[in-house]
Amino acid sequence: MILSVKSLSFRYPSRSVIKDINFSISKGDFLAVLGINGAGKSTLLKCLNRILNPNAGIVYINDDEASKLSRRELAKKIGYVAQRNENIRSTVFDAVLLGRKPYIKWEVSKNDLEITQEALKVLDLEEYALRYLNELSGGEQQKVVIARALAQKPEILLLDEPTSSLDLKNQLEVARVINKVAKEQQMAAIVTMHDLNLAIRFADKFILLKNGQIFAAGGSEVITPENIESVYSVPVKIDKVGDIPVVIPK
Ligand SMILES: Nc1ncnc2c1ncn2[C@@H]1O[C@H](COP(=O)(O)OP(=O)(O)OP(=O)(O)O)[C@@H](O)[C@H]1O
Repeated sequence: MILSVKSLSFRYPSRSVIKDINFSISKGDFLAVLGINGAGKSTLLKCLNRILNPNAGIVYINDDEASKLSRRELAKKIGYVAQRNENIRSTVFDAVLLGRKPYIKWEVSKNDLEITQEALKVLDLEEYALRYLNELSGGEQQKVVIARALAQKPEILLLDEPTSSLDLKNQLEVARVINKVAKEQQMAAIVTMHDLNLAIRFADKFILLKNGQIFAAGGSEVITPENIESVYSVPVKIDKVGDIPVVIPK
């Protein structure tokens, strides 16, 4: 197991948001975290990455307690893309190169430049390399921050709604890229998503979060009409189009 979460809880001063969460994932897994607005998905990711300090519980990365790693060590292990990202004044290339920061001691190495180039290629951003971030569309910027997280070469990739501002083609492309890098680079991806159909098509593990607790977790067997209705309060039917499962609200 690359990541294990034991009895994790978190509360904001006014309310308890994450309640006794337990799960583990392995290298190569693409875990989709699903649930309604406010279920606690973003808060969970932030607790894994220590942006927020859990009130209880332990996050293990391999056999190390995440809370005991230095920020730099943690950044080599976990890449994180927030739901909303600040827009820095830099070129796309420099923004992606920033992902190498935990590794750079004195100066940028040839390896750092090659990894940056490779991350741009994976997200089909090569022709954008010298453009300024603030001159890109929201969706293009979203791909840049994902490329930056890939350049970080983490063992675990946390993505908070990475497809939410993307058009149909880019949603598919990004979901496919996450699936591909998880498998090829043996990275574990934990991704919050609202699009159930995209999730069931590309993810292989699922957590259904309800009121900050795990309602169901596992492989595609947990994506049932009963579970979806319990979590989203919407009756659905699950059909197949060719080999592809599709969730259809009734
Ligand atoms: N800084 C904060 N202080 C107090 N409460 C907060 C804070 N941030 C989030 N919350 C509350 O915690 C709960 C969980 O929020 P979170 O952002 O984790 O949900 P989410 O499942 O990611 O939602 P969405 O799908 O809308 O992004 C919500 O009720 C939210 O109002």
